[in-house]
Amino acid sequence: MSLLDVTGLTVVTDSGRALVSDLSFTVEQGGRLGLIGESGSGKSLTALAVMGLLPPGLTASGSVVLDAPGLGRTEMVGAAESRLRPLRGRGAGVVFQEPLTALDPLMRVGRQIAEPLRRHRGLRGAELRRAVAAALDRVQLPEPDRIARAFPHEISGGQRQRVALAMALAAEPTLLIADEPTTALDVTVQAEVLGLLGELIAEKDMALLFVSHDLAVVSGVTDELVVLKDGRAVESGGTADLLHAPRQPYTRSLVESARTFENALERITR
Ligand SMILES: Nc1ncnc2c1ncn2[C@@H]1O[C@H](COP(=O)(O)OP(=O)(O)OP(=O)(O)O)[C@@H](O)[C@H]1O
Repeated sequence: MSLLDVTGLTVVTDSGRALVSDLSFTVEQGGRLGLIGESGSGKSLTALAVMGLLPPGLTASGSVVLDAPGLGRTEMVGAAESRLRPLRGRGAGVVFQEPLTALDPLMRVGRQIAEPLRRHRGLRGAELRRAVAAALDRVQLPEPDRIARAFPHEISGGQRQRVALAMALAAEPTLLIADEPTTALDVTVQAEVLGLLGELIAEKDMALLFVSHDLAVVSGVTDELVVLKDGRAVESGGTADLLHAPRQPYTRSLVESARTFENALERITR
């Protein structure tokens, strides 16, 4: 049984327009899958549907089964909020492109990281304080004491994304869903955060669903890819195979533009 089994996932608007159509994929325990496609192809909606977090006005059908060890097997499509809530964080955690969406602007960073540690791992008092320090340390934040006392606007964008990652990881999710987690960061910081993400995933044997328009980014952290176009999967397979021998013209064009970008980068940095 797979950790995440998505079968025939379809997302439609109230007016009947399909934004994701008949999408199927699986993520195994500890597996790393990339959902790739250009802007508007339905990647974010797929990630939201997997968490049961679609905005009002959109409806999912098909099946999304999350089978997280210790939490039971859950059909996420159509499940009641009360069934989904305990799964969010521990079953599946999310990191979004803009860390400010995950962070409360009025709460110090340390308290925000303490929240999932308290809720999901039942930590209190000195043990909780130590776990907050350890969580900040794990995402390699300098001066963890200062960062813990800071408000989100008092730290840099890269630091905020590390904090958001620390929060998602604090609940020790079986599956981490990362939606363009490094897109808002400059290239060097992007590479650092990606490297860190890869290490932490491997260390905890977490599964990863990585959503991005950027093939160069996704290929470094995933073993398998699903290529989305206009809400449909047009190609899927092993990351290395797809990069070296893309079958569909659309995938070929994504590979081409990733190569052009890499070459341009090389010329700049050489
Ligand atoms: N709440 C909504 N109501 C109606 N249409 C929506 C809604 N949210 C998204 N869409 C549309 O659904 C399509 C897929 O959106 P989605 O955000 O999943 O794309 P994406 O591949 O993640 O793109 P990006 O990389 O730009 O975030 C887009 O055409 C978008 O305009």
